[in-house]
Order: sequence, then C-alpha cells, then structure tokens
Amino acid sequence: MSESTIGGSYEECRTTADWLLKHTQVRPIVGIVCGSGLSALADMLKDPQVFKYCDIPNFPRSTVRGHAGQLVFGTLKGKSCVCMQGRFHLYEGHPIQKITLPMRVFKLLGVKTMLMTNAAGGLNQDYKVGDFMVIKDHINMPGFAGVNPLSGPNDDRFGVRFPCMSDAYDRELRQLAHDVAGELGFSDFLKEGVYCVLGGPSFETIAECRMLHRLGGDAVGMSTVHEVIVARHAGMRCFAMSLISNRAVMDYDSRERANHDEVLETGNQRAKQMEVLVSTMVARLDDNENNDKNNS
Ligand SMILES: O=P(O)(O)O[C@@H]1C[C@H](O)[C@@H](CO)O1
Ligand code: HPA
Repeated sequence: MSESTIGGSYEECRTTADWLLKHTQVRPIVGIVCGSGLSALADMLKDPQVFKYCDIPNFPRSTVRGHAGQLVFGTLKGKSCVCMQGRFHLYEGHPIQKITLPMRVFKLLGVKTMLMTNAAGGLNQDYKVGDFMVIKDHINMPGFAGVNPLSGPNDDRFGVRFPCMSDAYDRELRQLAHDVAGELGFSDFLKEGVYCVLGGPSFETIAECRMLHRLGGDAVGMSTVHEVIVARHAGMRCFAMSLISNRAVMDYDSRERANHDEVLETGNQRAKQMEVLVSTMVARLDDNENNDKNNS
C-alpha cells in the first residue's frame, strides 16, 4: 500500500486543513485531544463551531463509547483552540497514519502547542484511581514491533526522517502543570510518570502488567503516544496527561477486573478538575513560547 492510500500524506492533510480553514474563522494555536470519558473539556470552548468527523474530508470515524467524534473550534480563556472530542485508536482498525492524521492537519492549521489527555491503568503502586499523571516519557510497545506512525517515506515538509524523542514531553509545560495544580490545591493527586502504550483492545494480563511495571511504566494505555510522535515530528510542543481510571491488576489473588465502564465512570468523576487544570494551563500559555520547536 502506498503512503497516500494509508493516510497522512501532505496532500491529504492539506486538503483537510484547507476545508476546515474555509469553514471556520478560528485560527487555532492550541490543539487539545480529549481522552476516554474526558470529552466535556471541549464544552468549555466559547463560541464553539462543531464539525462531526464524518463530515470532515479524510477524517476517520470514532467508534468508541466516550469519544463523541467531533472537532470543536473555539476560544478557551482567550486562546484560539481546536479540540478533538474523541480520538482514534489502533484497535479500531485504522492504519496508524490515519489515527495521527489530525496532528498533521492541526500543524497546517497553525497549531503550536498540543495538550492531550487519556485514561490509563495505574501500574505504579503509589497511584490511586482518580490521580492525574503528567506524562514525562513513554514506552512505545507497538513501536518495538515496527508499528510507528512515521513508518514509510518521510515528507520533509512535516519534519525530519529521524526525529528525537528524548524531549517529547515539553519540560516547561510539565512544570506549568505542577504550578497550576499547586495553586488549585491539586498537588496531592498530581503525579508524574512514564506511560506505556499497547495496541489494545484487550486489557493487559497480570503478567503483562507486571512486566510493564518492571520496565519502568507507571501507567498503561492504548493511545496518545502515536499522536505525540507525529506532533513532535512536525515541531509542535506536546503536553500529555493521564487520568488513572483504574488500577492495573498485578496480583493473581485480586478480584479486580479492568473494564471500560470503570474507565468512563472515573472520567466523569474527575472531568471537572481535569477541565480546570487544562483550561488554566491554556490561559497561562505564553504566546511568545508558542514558537515552533522543530527538531531539524
Ligand atoms: O483514548 P484513551 O486513551 O483515553 O482511551 C482509553 C484506552 C481505551 O481506548 C479505553 C479503555 O477503556 O480508554
Ligand atoms: N489498560 C489499558 N488501557 C487503559 C486502561 C488499562 O488498564 N485503563 C484505561 N485505558
């Protein structure tokens, strides 16, 4: 299959970006991705303009409960934003280049900073359900098997062939999250750690959770990393945060069972605090710092 049939080519992303630019006056500088159960964040945008994914040229469809499947443009705390109310996952059957196509479209729309959220299982034994984890680094398990959104011919118009990932999660944005959490009284439940991505949709076995924990993972999930790789390749600053929606089961005597209902339920319980934290961060983003951080 050629890259253009898989998705994510420059021409395809340009077509989508041009269509959106024609249909909205908003010129976003901040992009937001809402994780499972965390879609309400998009409802904070003022003067929203909503596009269903099925109406946007080249966009895949959202198939997961808790992912509304629409793109919302608007203003958040005075900053022009575009927000994915629902994301795409590998297990939905989309090619990985298609899952991450929105990142390239956002780049072409003028987005400089990406803020992503997700729901994840807690591997770190100190984490409680409901904690927030600022992602400081990731382990890309599908990547070990060659499943990487940048596989295939490289298009220099987006970024370099071999992008560095040791600075994938912007240090200043992570610090900003801690500062804001301190002011809001959230520090007790704001952690920082390593996110492991798997393909899903089956949740992990006990042996897999134990292995991931030993490898240095603090939380496990099924998203975000592919988006971050493509966003960083294109020079956007990235911040990502997990809501620890459930505890990864690590003990053969445990009666706990990971399930999507619990994930959505925890999202509902913590949605308001997630909204306040993210929106306050957006308010504090320094426009001058919104420069391209390309890794060329
Ligand atoms: O989009 P995110 O990563 O928040 O979604 C997580 C991973 C699976 O899609 C789902 C499992 O409950 O939630
Ligand atoms: N494992 C993988 N993905 C997840 C989990 C989990 O326990 N919780 C939410 N998304």
